[in-house]
Amino acid sequence: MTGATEQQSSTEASETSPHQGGFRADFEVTTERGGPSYGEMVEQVRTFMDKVRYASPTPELADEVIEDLKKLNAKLDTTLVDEWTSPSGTRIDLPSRGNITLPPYEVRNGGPEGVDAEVIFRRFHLGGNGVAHGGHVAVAFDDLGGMAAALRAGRPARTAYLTVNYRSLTPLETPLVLRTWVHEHDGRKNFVRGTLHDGDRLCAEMDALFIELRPGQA
Ligand SMILES: CCCCCCCCCCCCCC(=O)SCCNC(=O)CCNC(=O)[C@H](O)C(C)(C)COP(=O)(O)OP(=O)(O)OC[C@H]1O[C@@H](n2cnc3c(N)ncnc32)[C@H](O)[C@@H]1OP(=O)(O)O
Repeated sequence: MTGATEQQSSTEASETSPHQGGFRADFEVTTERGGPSYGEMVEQVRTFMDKVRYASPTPELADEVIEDLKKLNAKLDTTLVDEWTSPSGTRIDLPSRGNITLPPYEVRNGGPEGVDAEVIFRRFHLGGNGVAHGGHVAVAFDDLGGMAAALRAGRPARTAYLTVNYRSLTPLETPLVLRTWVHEHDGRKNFVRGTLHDGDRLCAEMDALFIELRPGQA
């Protein structure tokens, strides 16, 4: 817990942070924050999480890995910034904009008509019996549904509700097609639908409401 508290206190927004309310006022897209190796760093962490999910280390190896991780965490402690200036979530040249908490996806097409992305659920997204955890499927829909709403509205939107219907099993380590689009909008309300396919097979569907934020809205 000590580590978590220290980390929070060193990532508070600075007075000059360029944001209003709950989201960035103007969504900042970058390709340079974090440098040319940032994507590979995130990818190596994902690979590590894949291995942690399936590893059964000896006590000695677990202790060794803990010591290595403490050293890595100490290295990153020297570089922590607030959420508005972190590369994570802004790097449009990287899968999921460099956001390690999202299932990695690549947008093939995105605009006011909707978003078409390829997503891969990794080994660490395992729910059970070799397939993806439903919560991770919902996370992918949330981010790409929010993107469809934002691209249509031209400003950020926040999820008011999100329903996922799980139609068939969602495989791991398989390129899947996730599509989202605003099928209806009314004032600040964007009713967004989405589908997730493995080839021709429908894995899941989404029905969600994203509300455009007013300037300065928390
Ligand atoms: C290339 C780069 C592009 C960049 C893309 C970036 C992508 C990033 C994507 C990231 C995505 C990640 C996204 C995330 O994960 S966002 C995180 C998860 N969501 C939240 O935490 C939201 C918490 N809730 C709120 O903040 C407020 O309640 C919101 C903002 C949603 C609405 O509070 P607000 O005060 O603003 O609005 P209002 O209450 O006057 O309501 C307005 C209208 O809406 C209707 N209503 C409200 N709620 C519901 C409901 N549940 N069902 C049905 N209807 C509902 C309401 O009746 C009214 O209708 P009407 O009377 O006008 O007809």
